[in-house]
Amino acid sequence: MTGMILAGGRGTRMGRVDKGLQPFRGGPLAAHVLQRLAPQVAQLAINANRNQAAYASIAVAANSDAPVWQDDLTGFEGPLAGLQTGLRRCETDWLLTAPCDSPFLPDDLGVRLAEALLRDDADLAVAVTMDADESGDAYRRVHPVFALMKKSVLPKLDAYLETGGRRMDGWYGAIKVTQVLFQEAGAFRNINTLADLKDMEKLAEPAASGFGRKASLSAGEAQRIIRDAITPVTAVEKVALRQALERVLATDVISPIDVPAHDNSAMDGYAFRGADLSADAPTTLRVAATVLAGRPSGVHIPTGECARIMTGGVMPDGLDTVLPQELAAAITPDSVTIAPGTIKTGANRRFKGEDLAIGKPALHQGKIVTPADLGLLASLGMAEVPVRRRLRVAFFSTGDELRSIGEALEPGCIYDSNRYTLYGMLTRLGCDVIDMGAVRDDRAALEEALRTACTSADAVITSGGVSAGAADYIKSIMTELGDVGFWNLDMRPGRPMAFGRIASEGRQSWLFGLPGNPVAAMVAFYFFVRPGLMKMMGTTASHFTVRARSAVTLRKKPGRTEYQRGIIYIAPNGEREVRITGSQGSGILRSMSEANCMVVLPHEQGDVAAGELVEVVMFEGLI
Ligand SMILES: Nc1nc2c(c(=O)[nH]1)N[C@H]1C(S)=C(S)[C@@H](COP(=O)(O)OP(=O)(O)OC[C@H]3O[C@@H](n4cnc5c(N)ncnc54)[C@H](O)[C@@H]3O)O[C@H]1N2
Ligand code: MOO
Ligand SMILES: [Mg+2]
Repeated sequence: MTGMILAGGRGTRMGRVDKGLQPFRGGPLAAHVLQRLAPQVAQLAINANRNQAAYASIAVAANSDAPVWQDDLTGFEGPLAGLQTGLRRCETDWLLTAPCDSPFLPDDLGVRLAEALLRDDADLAVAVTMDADESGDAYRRVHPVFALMKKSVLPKLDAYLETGGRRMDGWYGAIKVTQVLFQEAGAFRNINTLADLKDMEKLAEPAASGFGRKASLSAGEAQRIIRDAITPVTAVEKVALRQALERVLATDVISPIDVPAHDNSAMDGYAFRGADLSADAPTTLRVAATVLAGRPSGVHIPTGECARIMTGGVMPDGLDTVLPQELAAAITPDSVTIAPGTIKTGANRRFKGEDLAIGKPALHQGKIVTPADLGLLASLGMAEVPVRRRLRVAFFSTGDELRSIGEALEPGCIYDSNRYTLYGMLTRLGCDVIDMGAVRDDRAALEEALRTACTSADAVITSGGVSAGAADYIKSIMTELGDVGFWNLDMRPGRPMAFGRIASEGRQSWLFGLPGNPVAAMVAFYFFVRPGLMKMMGTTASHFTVRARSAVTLRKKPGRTEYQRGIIYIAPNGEREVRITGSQGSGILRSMSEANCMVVLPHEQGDVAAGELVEVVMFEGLI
């Protein structure tokens, strides 16, 4: 069976907060439900209509590949809409549901509902508990959100929804339902108000295991979530050829002509028919004409004769071989003699279309235009090139301690450096940058900055405020503006990070919240933001990676990815070697400036012995 966590509600009774994301005993509520449900089912899914990135990260943090499904019916139509979506998407015959606010759901919910479903040959089995009404009389309380049903009930549910019905048990008349009585009424307690949540915290039941620490993600998982979430911008513009340098090609470029346009000579020398060469004696050919580059030849060379030809000169019809003049045995003003065995038939003849053939793709869309591509496009005679529009990226730093250049550095303050590293990295990536300055640790100022950034840019990058500090308001504001997940990555440096989508005044923007520490911000940019922005630009990120021997022993804990700043060089034995630059503290920007590469030590890796090969990502494309 597939288990589905119903987290698609509006949270009306909780002041519209997203219930499943409310913190409870060290983890979001939905994560507790996920932990309880996961061992009971073959597959898991989460039904959520907002904050999908946050739900996706809950799943990943629990090592689950549960997808997040949004209601097909729009407009928060209630849990039945979630059920419909679940039944449509689930790949198993049975679907088990539980709400996101029931952290104590029974461990045997699935098994017991399944037994009843089979025994009674029912379409749906629903949990009930004995409860007391206001006058103290016992009654069976039905919990329709805790149910197991066959996928085959979908048409009945569709029909009920068609009629406008939205009650969770309103469609039970149309199918065969069986009830399963559970004794543990407390297990079905759900949390409707923030007061309930507080009460529940106090309950004796121990917290579900695994949430003593903040949910964490591996670097690879975070990269995957970003890659899967982002879609490219679609707008295209035509720019003059030179302006296309470093831009992303928006369409395939189909060659309108053959390049070269004619068969031609690769050498200065003599063109002739290979068949005229004698295998065992010198061959002397009369020079019938001279062919210079850039002029149509139009000459006819009779058998047994040749043409004096220059590099790039059009091959006269019928000739197939060119002898470079320096290989001739003898040359007179009107003849050339070729010794036997000097040259093979077909040598030094360049074919029409051998570089680029008419009608064939010369360059593929998504390619970043290089100097070689500019030349190639020029050889096709293209004056204009279709490219994707540039990304607009807004960024600002956060922190009361930050001063901008030109301002006095009061005690306790530092100059803002992240905006400059970000400016540099974004500019190199070809983005239009909007530098919004340093923003104080002040709710209103931060909210204003985020809203402005969101309405003016495709992506917003902030630095600072994503960890646990007292003045780190940025998290709560980001959550208010959209669907943002806060990650504690298994990596170093750059552990805390935020990613998601924010909206203001009908405009949406991707948000990357980088850690404040200057090196952490750069590392997070290179390995998470850059690939995301490149996908948005319509291209794929690649790093120039090489392997090199570590000059020294490197200490490394398994279970996290480490990015160490390094200097790669050629050792006296001719091999590539890498050493680490000084202190690796995440505030030490100097060691980043001295580095020419990053040594990437993967998640599982332990200590590295001197002389062992490590993976190195170059800062520059060419060493
Ligand atoms: N109790 C914990 N404390 C911290 C944790 C943790 O897990 N538990 N994580 C640490 C790590 S790792 C990092 S990285 C930082 C990230 O903190 P924030 O993103 O909240 O950033 P801030 O607190 O605002 O700043 C951290 C640090 O960086 C300096 N900074 C900030 N912005 C700039 C800038 N634009 N230019 C130069 N320097 C900047 C700031 O002054 C702080 O020194 O949290 C750790 N703490
Ligand atoms: O993100 Mo932090 O860099 O690990 O100091
Ligand atoms: Mg902080």
